[in-house]
Amino acid sequence: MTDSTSSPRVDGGTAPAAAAPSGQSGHVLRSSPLRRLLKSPTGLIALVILAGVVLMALLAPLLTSQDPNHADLTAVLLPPGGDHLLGTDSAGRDIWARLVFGSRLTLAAAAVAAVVAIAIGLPSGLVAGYYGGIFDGVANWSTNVLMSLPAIIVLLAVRAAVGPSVWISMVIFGVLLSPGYYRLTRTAVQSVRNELYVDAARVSGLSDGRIISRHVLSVVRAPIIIQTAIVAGLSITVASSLDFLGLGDPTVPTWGVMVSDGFKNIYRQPISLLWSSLAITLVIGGFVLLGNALRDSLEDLEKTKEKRAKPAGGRRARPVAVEVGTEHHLLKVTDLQVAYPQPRGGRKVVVDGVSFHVDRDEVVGIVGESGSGKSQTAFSILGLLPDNAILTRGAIQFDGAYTVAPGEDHVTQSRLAPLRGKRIGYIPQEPMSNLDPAFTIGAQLSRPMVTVMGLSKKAAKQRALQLLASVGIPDPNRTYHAYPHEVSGGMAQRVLIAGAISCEPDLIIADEPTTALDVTVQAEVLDVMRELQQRLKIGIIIVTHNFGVVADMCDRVLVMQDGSLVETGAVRQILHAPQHPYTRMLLSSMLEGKTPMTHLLADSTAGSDR
Ligand SMILES: Nc1ncnc2c1ncn2[C@@H]1O[C@H](COP(=O)(O)OP(=O)(O)OP(=O)(O)O)[C@@H](O)[C@H]1O
Repeated sequence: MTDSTSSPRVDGGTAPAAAAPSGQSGHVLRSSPLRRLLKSPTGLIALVILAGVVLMALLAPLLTSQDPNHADLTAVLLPPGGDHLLGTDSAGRDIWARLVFGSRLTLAAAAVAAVVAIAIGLPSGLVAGYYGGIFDGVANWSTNVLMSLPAIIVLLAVRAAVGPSVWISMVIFGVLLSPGYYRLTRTAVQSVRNELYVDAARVSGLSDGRIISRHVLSVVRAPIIIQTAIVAGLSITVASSLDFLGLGDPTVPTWGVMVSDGFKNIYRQPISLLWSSLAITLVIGGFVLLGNALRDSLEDLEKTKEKRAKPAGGRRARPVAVEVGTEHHLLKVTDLQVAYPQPRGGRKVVVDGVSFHVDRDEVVGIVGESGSGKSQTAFSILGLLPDNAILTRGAIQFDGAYTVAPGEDHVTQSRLAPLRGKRIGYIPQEPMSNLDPAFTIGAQLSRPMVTVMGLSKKAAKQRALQLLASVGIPDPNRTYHAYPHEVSGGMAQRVLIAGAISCEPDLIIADEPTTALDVTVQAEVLDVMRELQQRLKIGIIIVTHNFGVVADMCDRVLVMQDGSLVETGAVRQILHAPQHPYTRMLLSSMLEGKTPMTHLLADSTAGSDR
């Protein structure tokens, strides 16, 4: 693929041996986030502060026998001591009782603002970032409007309109804070939306909802937590500020009202200002520290909760009848044309009039130079073209039903979704970029089997271990528990081959499956693919620029140049007697200055007996 930016890890030549030492670290104990949090000094301090305040709020009636609203004008502004642990305020009310009961309202106000902001900002950011389109445009416009409103003026206006209700103020404040969550989420989602491992998850049959909750949400989790800590602190500041300005509900004991009262009497009884100010400072500091410590502890966290889900893909689209007499082909691409709109108008055609078919138990190679349209053809079949791609002509049918019917200008995802992962597997070019670094290989292998095949977690694990063994991984158990960075490039590619066959597909599309690998490992991976193909009798499309791979693996070959097919035929025929000058040029450039022509032809001759 032309747009790959990652740098895959390359084996040192002996994949199993190279992977063995690193694989051992797959058993390193991964501590829970709470344990990590407790180990970090800031996390511990934050937890102690916030747990103390939460306990104070919960146990308020047990911590004081005084009524926080009971005024005693004979005992105003008393210093700490006697019946009043922290003294009294200007109305003779017990400061300790007001502090304790005030913690309830203060925490609840922060929670309301944060929940409202998250409830609006997170889902809208996810949808806008993942799908884009009209929703993205409308949501952007709305957030811009919200962000342009001065929060404090809006809150003052609301207070004037509906009276001194801390709850309404906090709901409105939550709405005003939601653009922060929206933008954060949208940006994070956009950054991963086109990652290869998200494509790979799509290909393995996972629904959009599952991909978002599994792969995308995990990316926004840490920023959301930090943002929530800031929002909670900010909400307490704003709620207290409104109270301090005298705009709060005077009948309700809050820390802001207490600060206001203490401030008015700062010269008569300065210490009465201390307690509520200290409480507000401690809680805001606690939230900020907690956010930072949680972010650190979550960075490496593996999600352990796995839920069984209904089969991916949702509703199947109604099948459209294919041309009579072509139903027997496993895959048939007819006159496919793919184009992209250009910034200055017009369209750039990247695949032009491509027609071919693949039958069961057949390996078809697509060869051509970089940019000749091989990957675009493969992605059209998989339904993974970028949103701006247009199918300007043609049709694609799989097993007797159209995935792209004549006249349609895009892939209907509801037709492809039930096929991907289950009936059409995909082996990508960049093994490392197609594995999500946040999850173990085992989790990534078994999830599609649970989702697509409906296996239990136990059965999926069993099958994943068998599959890992079947693709030549020497210690399946260790690899199952390893993270992608703990295995070599060759091992990762075998893992992806195991993933591609895990749900017993009829067709596998392998996009340059060995390009990122060391030469020795290339041969091993091809051996694995050939053995699997012969055993499972599946159809395979191999996208490659390497005639060696074609000679080694394929029955038929399609040669592409500038988006068009220039020559097709049996491998032996094309290698022995290429007709088109471009094919001859490709063959000779590959063999220039080398002597393996005879090996290649001999191999292809042998291979053609298949
Ligand atoms: N999103 C896109 N927008 C516009 N043009 C694109 C886009 N993606 C690919 N192309 C163009 O389509 C053409 C074919 O690309 P494709 O990736 O299919 O080539 P390829 O033969 O697979 O090459 P490689 O072996 O380098 O991956 C290229 O000219 C490429 O620039």
